Amino acid sequence: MNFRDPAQYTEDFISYLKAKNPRENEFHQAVSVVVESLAEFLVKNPRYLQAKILERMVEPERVIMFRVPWSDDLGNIHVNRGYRVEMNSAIGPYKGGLRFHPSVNLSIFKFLAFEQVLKNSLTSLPMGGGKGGSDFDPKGKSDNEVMRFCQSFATELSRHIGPNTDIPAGDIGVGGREVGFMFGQYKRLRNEFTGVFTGKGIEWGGSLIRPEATGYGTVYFAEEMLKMRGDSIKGKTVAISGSGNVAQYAVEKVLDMGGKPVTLSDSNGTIYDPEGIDRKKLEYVKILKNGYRGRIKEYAEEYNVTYFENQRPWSVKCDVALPCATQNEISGEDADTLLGNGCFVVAEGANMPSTYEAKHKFLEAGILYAPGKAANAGGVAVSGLEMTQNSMRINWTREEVDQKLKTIMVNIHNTCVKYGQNPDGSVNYVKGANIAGFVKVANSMIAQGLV
Ligand SMILES: NC(=O)C1=CN([C@@H]2O[C@H](COP(=O)(O)OP(=O)(O)OC[C@H]3O[C@@H](n4cnc5c(N)ncnc54)[C@H](O)[C@@H]3O)[C@@H](O)[C@H]2O)C=CC1
Ligand SMILES: O=C(O)CCC(=O)C(=O)O
Repeated sequence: MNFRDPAQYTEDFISYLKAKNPRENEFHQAVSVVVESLAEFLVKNPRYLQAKILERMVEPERVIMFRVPWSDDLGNIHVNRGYRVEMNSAIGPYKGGLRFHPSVNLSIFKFLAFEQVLKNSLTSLPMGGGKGGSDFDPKGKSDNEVMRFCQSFATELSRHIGPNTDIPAGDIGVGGREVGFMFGQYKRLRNEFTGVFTGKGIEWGGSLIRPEATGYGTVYFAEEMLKMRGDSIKGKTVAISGSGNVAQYAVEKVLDMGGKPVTLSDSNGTIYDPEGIDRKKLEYVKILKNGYRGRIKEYAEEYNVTYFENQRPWSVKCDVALPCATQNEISGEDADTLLGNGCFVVAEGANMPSTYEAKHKFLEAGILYAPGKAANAGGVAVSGLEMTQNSMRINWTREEVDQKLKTIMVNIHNTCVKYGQNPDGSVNYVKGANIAGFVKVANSMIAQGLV
């Protein structure tokens, strides 16, 4: 590998990564963006290169894959695959969500776990990074089926996790219901009541504001970026994708701040409500999605607005875009459309929602563009606060947690500015987040010897 020329080093490292991890496209994408941001910094700080920190960071400390057998309500037997990628524990126990979705594979969990390491470092809380889940699809399953699956999944997972080892939480397809079933099974097997999962129910060890934290935090981050330009969310038209946990609370916070959210989506299509999704309509979405688990199309029928079948929200005119659904949901073409329509703020509520091409288009256009590891770090940050409350056996109030969340998001923003500010005063938040997240983990790894 060429340790003198950043461009050549980047190319060499990506070739090395691809040769070692063939066909893991999402993982290659996530690492490539990080290496591109870091290369110049690494060449100027060769101790990280000599210690092979990046080579170590892209190799998970441990990957656990396991069988998850369960039976449906008719007694038919199903077999799913479970995963937990324990990526890096240099600055704390592994921490990160579980995703239940039929599309998952090892590449997706490795990209998510790699991003989680840097994200958790940015929060300034003592959390390492991990991610996991299963190809189980909760859609269309009864509560009892979901419970049996979660119990089977947690039975194996419980051997590998613990409040000081690895603390899972929710992600796509895993919310309060699933965390409850898994926590219950863990407690039964281990005979201990500990803060092993976060996103727990409020009556049994959960933190106030955890459900809201990712969506709220994303909007707080967007507001901080706008503040740098003497502007705010107030009066802005906001396109939001997804309609799950992150999207719902992003809508709520945009409303609190005087913006107008106009879209929501799911894997079948997008609703466009030019009048704005107000609080009453948001309540409808929460019942639709969290209660009887329907499709977003029903919103269009309820409120007589446009529904774009099999389309994403990015063709709608907006000032601010908050992608809050899933990875690679903004293509290069979508980025062109957004930019062409005057969108000048993109804050990623989801993990890696912009493709490699889209990301570069946003960076080249010089808009306010916040990568997921910075903008959506509020969720895991409040998970960290839930762990603290569990350890201390106390509960903070809603206001206390929200204030801490806001402070963490402002600090992450300022850290990105510190490491990502260009000579002309503009900020490359991708570079800032990647360097800042990396430095703390890398220094800790060096201090801990060859681990
Ligand atoms: N829940 C959390 O605290 C955090 C979540 N995230 C990320 O935010 C994103 C959304 O997660 P949640 O809201 O928690 O999940 P969720 O399960 O509550 O909602 C996911 C939403 O994305 C949509 N979606 C899923 N796959 C899709 C696809 N292939 N095409 C279009 N839409 C799709 C679903 O219809 C749903 O509306 C994910 O990228 C997740 O990794 C990031 C940080 C924390
Ligand atoms: O709260 C957590 O531990 C997980 C959050 C998460 O999965 C994420 O930040 O992507």
